[in-house]
Amino acid sequence: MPSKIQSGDTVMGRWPGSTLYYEVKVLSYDTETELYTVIYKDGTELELKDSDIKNHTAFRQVSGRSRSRSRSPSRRRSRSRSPARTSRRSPSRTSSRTNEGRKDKLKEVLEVRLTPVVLPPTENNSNNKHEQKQETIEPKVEPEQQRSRYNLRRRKDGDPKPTEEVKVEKEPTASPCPTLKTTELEFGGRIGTFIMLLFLPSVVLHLLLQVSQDDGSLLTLPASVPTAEALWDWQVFGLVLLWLCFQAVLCMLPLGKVVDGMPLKTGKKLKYRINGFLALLISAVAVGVALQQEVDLTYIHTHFLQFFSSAVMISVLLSVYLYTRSRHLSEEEQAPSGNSGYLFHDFFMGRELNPRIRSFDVKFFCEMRPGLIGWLLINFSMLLAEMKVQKLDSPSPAMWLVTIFQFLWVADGLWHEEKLLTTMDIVHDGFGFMLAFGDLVWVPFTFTCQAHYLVSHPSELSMLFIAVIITIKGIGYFVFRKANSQKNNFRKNPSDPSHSHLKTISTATGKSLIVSGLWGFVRHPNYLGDLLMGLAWSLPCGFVHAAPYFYLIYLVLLLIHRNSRDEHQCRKKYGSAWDEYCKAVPYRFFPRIY
Ligand SMILES: NC(=O)C1=CN([C@@H]2O[C@H](COP(=O)(O)OP(=O)(O)OC[C@H]3O[C@@H](n4cnc5c(N)ncnc54)[C@H](OP(=O)(O)O)[C@@H]3O)[C@@H](O)[C@H]2O)C=CC1
Ligand SMILES: CC(C)=CCC[C@@H](C)[C@H]1CC=C2C3=C(CC[C@@]21C)[C@@]1(C)CC[C@H](O)C(C)(C)[C@@H]1CC3
Repeated sequence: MPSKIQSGDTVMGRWPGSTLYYEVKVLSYDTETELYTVIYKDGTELELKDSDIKNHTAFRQVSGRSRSRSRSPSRRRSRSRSPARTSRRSPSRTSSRTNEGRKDKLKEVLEVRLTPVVLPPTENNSNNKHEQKQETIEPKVEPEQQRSRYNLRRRKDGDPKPTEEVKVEKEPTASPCPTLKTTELEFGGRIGTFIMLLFLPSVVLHLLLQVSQDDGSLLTLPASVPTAEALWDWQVFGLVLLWLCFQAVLCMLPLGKVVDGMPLKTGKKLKYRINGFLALLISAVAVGVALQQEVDLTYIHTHFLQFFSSAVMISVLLSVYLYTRSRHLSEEEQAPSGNSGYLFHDFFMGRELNPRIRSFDVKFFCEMRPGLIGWLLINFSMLLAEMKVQKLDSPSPAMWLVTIFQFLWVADGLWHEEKLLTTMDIVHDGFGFMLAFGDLVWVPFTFTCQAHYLVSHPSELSMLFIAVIITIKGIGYFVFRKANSQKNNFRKNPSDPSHSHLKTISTATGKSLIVSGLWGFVRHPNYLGDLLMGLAWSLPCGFVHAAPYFYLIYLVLLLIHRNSRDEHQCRKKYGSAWDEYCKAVPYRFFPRIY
């Protein structure tokens, strides 16, 4: 153990997401992750960093009343709090939300004052019910050290404001924060990320070479290595840059609403303009105009390898730019996952959480625009190429199914663009090679594998098989959309009457976990829906070649890995409540299988 703290010692441990400290008992210390496993009085076990653990001497006990009077004049305006109402209650309990119950019960959330400069909150600034069940102790803070103050108001169950909404009274100023150190290395650590850096572009190239071969295996090596001319063309490089600029201009149009992102460590929220669907419509009009002008869009298909290498080049240049500009970041600007100090790991994961050029958010732009809309453009080019190569008057039914299904998926994603702001890609992951390459290369060049395949491999489909495929897609879409919308709406407004039938587990952070309906069926119903849709995209290509199933294989691996990362975060956030949820809903994606 780094300090004098020993297993069995009772010390003060910070509750994640707040600056409040509680008495905890140290159970063990992991030298590899440099984390203490501690247990709170209510039985919640969490892993804490050394910096989240303090001796009793650094604290003074405060009662809710004295704190209210002496330090928060604004509280006089807010609804008053009786100390008697600070009931000690278990952080997790299963509850059926009935309308009657909602009227009768007040969910109390205490006012909390956070002082992020002294003790920055690490996860989010959500109301923290943990405060209600243990003695609240505040660190000693000099007045001049307090740069910002948050008011978490007591909330009724019927209060329309979601629990995690935090009012920032004073905008925090940039502070010389200590630099963050990533201790838990993801994606296989230093070796894993290094291998992926080298491996990922080769995997995509291999797929692109195999997809037009007759040999249906993805494991055989291509007959010949492409020449430099087959791989590079400056005109194509210019066209890719033009596409990026066009999408960037659409992204910056002063049209569409501006919304707040999730609170950063300091409580500050970045602003995002939401106009992805509009960008899709304008891009569609631009493609229509190009067709009108007799631009041959099958050029994308015939120069596909050159488009691929241009996109790889741009993603590498972008990653280098992002890495070099992220040398001097404050803690709030750093990504929790990309600051280990290891060059390749951090280059891959991304050191900066939200790289911006003025108000232009590079990560948000790349995630949603050039790759996703580019994917549809490529599919359209493949559709035209299929007609040309196979001398068809209209696209084949298989091509129609693939392109329409994928168009609907992308359009749905852009329609719900705002939801991206709560995903781990935006909240947790830095913007480095993984996402730059993922967004600009992986998405447009591997997600198009089915349409690409159909250009050179006709696929006959019976009416019955078409009906089966459409049914799988329909069920997949229903599960995906319903699960995502239900969770997002519940997070936005947990007390909405449309959720009254849902059973939930309360957690110590003030948020609840849905434990019935789709979220009670499996722990990640949205992933199940996505997988069913992925299957429906591949089936139209038949069963003779593995290339059309590449997306499905990737998705299974990505979602299994993503799920384990997400569950790790949730266990840290919700402690014993998460274990309770896992007991109540034992399967992750598919009942009795996984
Ligand atoms: N096709 C592709 O390449 C990819 C597609 N996707 C899709 O994107 C969508 C979003 O996925 P992703 O961002 O990974 O994660 P999710 O949208 O599934 O979000 C996970 C979060 O949901 C909250 N949560 C988990 N369980 C519950 C519950 N029972 N009740 C309420 N809230 C719960 C937790 O956050 P909290 O409690 O903090 O709110 C958890 O961290 C999915 O549909 C996925 O399939 C994602 C990646 C790649
Ligand atoms: C192997 C490798 C390089 C992996 C990179 C993975 C990325 C391609 C994906 C990780 C999460 C993604 C998401 C979307 C696209 C693919 C990536 C970037 C997404 C933006 C697609 C549209 C959806 O509606 C979405 C917003 C839910 C989704 C979010 C995650």
